[in-house]
Amino acid sequence: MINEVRVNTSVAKLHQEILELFSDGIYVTDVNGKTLAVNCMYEQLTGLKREELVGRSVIELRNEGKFDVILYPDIIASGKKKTSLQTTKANRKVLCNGYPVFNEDGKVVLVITFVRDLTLMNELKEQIMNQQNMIEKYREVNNRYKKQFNKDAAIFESEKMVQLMEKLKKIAKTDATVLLLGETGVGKDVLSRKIHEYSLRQHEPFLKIDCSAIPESLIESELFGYESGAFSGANNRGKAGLLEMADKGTIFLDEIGEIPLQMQVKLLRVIQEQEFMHVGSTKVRKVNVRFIAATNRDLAEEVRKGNFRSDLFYRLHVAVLDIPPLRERQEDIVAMVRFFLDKYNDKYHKNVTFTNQLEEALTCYKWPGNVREIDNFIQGLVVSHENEILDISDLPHYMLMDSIDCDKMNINESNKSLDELVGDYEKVLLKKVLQMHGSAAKAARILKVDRSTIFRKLKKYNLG
Ligand SMILES: Nc1ncnc2c1ncn2[C@@H]1O[C@H](COP(=O)(O)OP(=O)(O)OP(=O)(O)O)[C@@H](O)[C@H]1O
Repeated sequence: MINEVRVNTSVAKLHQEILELFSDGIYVTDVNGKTLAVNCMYEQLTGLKREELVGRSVIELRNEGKFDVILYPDIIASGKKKTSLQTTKANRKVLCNGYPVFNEDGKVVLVITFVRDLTLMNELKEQIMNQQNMIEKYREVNNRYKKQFNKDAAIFESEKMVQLMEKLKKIAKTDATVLLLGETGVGKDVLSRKIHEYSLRQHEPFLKIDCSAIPESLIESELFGYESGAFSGANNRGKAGLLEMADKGTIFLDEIGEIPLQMQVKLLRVIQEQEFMHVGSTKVRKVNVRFIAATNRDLAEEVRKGNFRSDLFYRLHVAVLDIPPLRERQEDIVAMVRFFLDKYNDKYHKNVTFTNQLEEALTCYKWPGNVREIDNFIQGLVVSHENEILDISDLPHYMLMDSIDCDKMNINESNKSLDELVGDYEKVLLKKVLQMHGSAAKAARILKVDRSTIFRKLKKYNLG
């Protein structure tokens, strides 16, 4: 007898432990509606204590107002699951799912009700929605940032630039002085920043000095700094120069070819010895700076002419990166046309597109101002057009002439005869000249033909 009680007690304990494993509240009644067990989660959800429930009839409990709805009579009667909403003492909404449990004869012997906190579920749902909103916002900001980042990104699609970038990365890791050569607008400034970015000094300052923009008389004091009273107009307390500000970092000397001869000696000393003196001082100061210089001048020629010191020239000529003009890297032109079109459409909320023929013409144009010119030109096209498809006839006259010269006008794929191709260009050219100058008479003068020729061609190409 004693053993049986022990067994029953431990079975009951086991049942209770199993009930505690559920994350829902659980309420168990027998076939007469007597409460057999509840778990802790049920107590938590409803604020009711096990002691006030177990052993008592659910009908009585309902009558006492412990809960407002009971499922058990319907479940016993139907033998089926029943769902209902209850409001608990603590004024929380709970969802109750009651299930019948059958014996071997198919009779209902128990009713188990799973209770879920709807308030909590709603709160969780709201939390999840808030989190989803935050994730969306984060994604949006991140995309915008990425787009912005990409907009500032540099394009190096051509084989020539890919190779140059490989070389740049290797040089960047050393502390060698770099000389960037190339026509105006090829990206010397952009590459100088890349060198700094790829170097071990990337977290230190990067300072650019445009030697052509600082008046000759100020270059020295700007670069080296000065002592108090060094010259009239100088700050009383003296001033640190850019060299000190860039200590441990990189200085980019743009347009180095413009630097006055007497400054070149002092510059050579800093580059070589990493030493300098404030203007008006004899105290030698140490500095740790990497120099990058750039010019679009032919420095060797400047040396020959006596405008540039040969010792500085050789000192700068350690690691040279010669950036080819855009016309020598057509893959970059295509990529840049698309890149800048995308950038400015985005910036001005437009949807300007280019026909293939226009893209090809842009690729053929020589771009004497290099990347700067392409950037400004595409920006101009986007701002001055609405959401249009632009064609070759939207090019200015000078570009049209340039692109007509080009040997890459899709001639292989067009299957057109020479006469047809010439006709195509003649038509475009006539249209453009007429658009620009307004009358057939002016067009005839500009194109150096008779007016009758212009009229005949207008008729031929249906341009009248
Ligand atoms: N590879 C590139 N991808 C995207 N934009 C570029 C690239 N190279 C240059 N640019 C852009 O073209 C413009 C001119 O570039 P940058 O100032 O670097 O040329 P530069 O050679 O230093 O010109 P300059 O000799 O006139 O000083 C800048 O707006 C720059 O952002």
